[in-house]
Amino acid sequence: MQVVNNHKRLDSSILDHSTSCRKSGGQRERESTMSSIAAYYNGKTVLITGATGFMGKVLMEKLLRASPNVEAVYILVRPKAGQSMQERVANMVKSKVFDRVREDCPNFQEKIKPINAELTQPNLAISAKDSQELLSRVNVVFHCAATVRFDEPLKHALLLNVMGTQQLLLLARQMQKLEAFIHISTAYANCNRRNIDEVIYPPPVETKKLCDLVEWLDESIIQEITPKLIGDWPNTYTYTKALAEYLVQQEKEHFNIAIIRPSIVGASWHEPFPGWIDNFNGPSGIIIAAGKGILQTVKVNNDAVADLIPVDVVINLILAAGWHTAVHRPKTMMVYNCTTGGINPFCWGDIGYYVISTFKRNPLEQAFRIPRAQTTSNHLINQYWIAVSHKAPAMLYDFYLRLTGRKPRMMKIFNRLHKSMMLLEYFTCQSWEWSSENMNMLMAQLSPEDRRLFNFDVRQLHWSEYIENYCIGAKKYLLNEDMSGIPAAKQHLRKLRNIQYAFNTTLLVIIWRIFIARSQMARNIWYFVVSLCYKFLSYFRASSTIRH
Ligand SMILES: CCCCCCCC/C=C\CCCCCCCC(=O)SCCNC(=O)CCNC(=O)[C@H](O)C(C)(C)COP(=O)(O)OP(=O)(O)OC[C@H]1O[C@@H](n2cnc3c(N)ncnc32)[C@H](O)[C@@H]1OP(=O)(O)O
Ligand SMILES: NC(=O)C1=CN([C@@H]2O[C@H](COP(=O)(O)OP(=O)(O)OC[C@H]3O[C@@H](n4cnc5c(N)ncnc54)[C@H](OP(=O)(O)O)[C@@H]3O)[C@@H](O)[C@H]2O)C=CC1
Repeated sequence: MQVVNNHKRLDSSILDHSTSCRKSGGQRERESTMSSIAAYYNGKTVLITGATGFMGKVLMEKLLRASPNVEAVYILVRPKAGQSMQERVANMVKSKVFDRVREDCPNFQEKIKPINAELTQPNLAISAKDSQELLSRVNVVFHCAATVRFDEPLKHALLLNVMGTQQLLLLARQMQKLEAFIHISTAYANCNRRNIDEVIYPPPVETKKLCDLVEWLDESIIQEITPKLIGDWPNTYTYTKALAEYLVQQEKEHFNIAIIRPSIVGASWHEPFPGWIDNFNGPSGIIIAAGKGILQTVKVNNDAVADLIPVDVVINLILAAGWHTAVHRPKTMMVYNCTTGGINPFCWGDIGYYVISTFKRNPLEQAFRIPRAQTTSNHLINQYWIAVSHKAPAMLYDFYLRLTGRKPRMMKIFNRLHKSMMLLEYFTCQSWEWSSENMNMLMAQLSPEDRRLFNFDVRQLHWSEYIENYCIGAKKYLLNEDMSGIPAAKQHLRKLRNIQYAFNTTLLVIIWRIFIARSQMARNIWYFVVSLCYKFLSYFRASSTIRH
């Protein structure tokens, strides 16, 4: 991987690159000249935070594929899990998500300039030299980095989502060639309201005061007062994203800003591959747990809108908004609610149905039970099903593991699953209404070619097809299962079905035997049924003897 400061190599890599893209010459040139958005990014220097994350990778891939002559893509990366920044980026560019751009432009990675950074540190822990380079070159900033965990301690969520954003804004203020700053927020930043417009709402507290407070307060005290502080926000994630939006807005006089608010970002619709996904966040972990037959009941309001949005739709809107902000310089700061519910609604109950039907046709390998999902918003009914179809089988299976000398693990998996489901149910048991005028307005301003290359028109989305690709994508890209293993997986499901029939029959017989032993009424019913059967048999035997 190239190092950031190597200007000479950077310049020569641009030259090499433009001649090395395969979808080369004619076709790509034509596409980028006809597309104003693609043409805009050619020759620009872009900075992306959170580029190693789910959305960051898709953003980087699309940018490098649509605008192969982009001058450079700086990415802020921290060392992690024993890997240096360089090692992480080298591994990342080899991953499947970059297959298409790799095919089109084999040297695409030369455009990527990683910068060592830690967003929770003063000045983002960027060296003076790197900082200077960014200040003098960057034209567009895409700020994706955040902690998206719902159980993040408030102090850390504030440090990263709020103070990290503040530090980045400070840096952006000094960028000499900055044309647009695009901040990625979430549609749920204001989930304490039912109707959410494309405006910034006043923050619940003065951000600076809160940050000062948590700086000196003891961690355990912060933990204790967190529910009081976050008030009617469901978690520290949405709360800190709301605070960050307000901070970003404060900078609107200094440079051109837009805020994108995606709802629940799911697998891709088309790009880079239908169904591409690389993490267990949002519905993905739940969908896999259902496919594996682990999750059999889930608390959702069947009729509530499931505001899922494919990741490539979000990325196309982000790139279009970057272009629009830089070129058209709207007078007011634009906020784009990037949602589907108001345009092409789809409900949680339908998702459950399509997920199960897809996994019955394309089963996951080594399922625990046959995929089935009981969806209810009733707490008691859900608790009943949790006891019957989660905890009881888990205990039985753990007992079987113990008997065969293995370590029990099923109950542990279920406890984790229940914890996740509890944190997610706030979002699956209610509906919100987001206005999406700005998204529609932006779409109307695009040329036909831009609308095709950077499609974010969710009216064209067929949910059943999308959910099917999502499930298959989760199987292929998340679990690395081969489609050729489907016949064996189906065979496994048949085996599970037979085990289940045998188990249910045995259970019924045992329960009935206990009943007969203990209740006179059960005995009477049993004798009545047996004598009725005997009479029927005798009658049929007699009538068949007469006929012959
Ligand atoms: C029939 C089906 C019907 C469908 C029903 C659908 C249900 C709907 C579900 C959801 C919708 C609502 C969503 C609203 C979203 C709002 C929008 C946004 O703006 S935010 C962005 C979203 N952010 C999150 O989604 C963070 C949520 N996640 C968390 O906060 C944490 O993950 C949490 C607290 C839920 C669990 O934390 P832990 O500590 O127990 O587990 P951990 O750290 O996540 O995972 C540990 C390891 O296990 C893997 N893992 C997780 N789930 C797995 C699974 N199912 N199978 C295999 N591995 C899994 C992970 O990849 C991780 O691996 P490694 O350490 O990174 O190597
Ligand atoms: N996914 C979703 O459903 C939705 C996401 N969003 C928003 O989109 C954005 C991207 O989300 P998504 O891609 O899903 O999130 P991911 O968790 O996949 O990625 C987060 C990124 O932020 C980086 N990051 C985290 N902490 C730091 C740090 N201290 N210093 C530097 N970088 C850091 C991560 O780097 P590293 O690899 O080193 O951890 C990673 O690249 C976020 O702002 C999120 O709020 C909004 C709505 C829905």
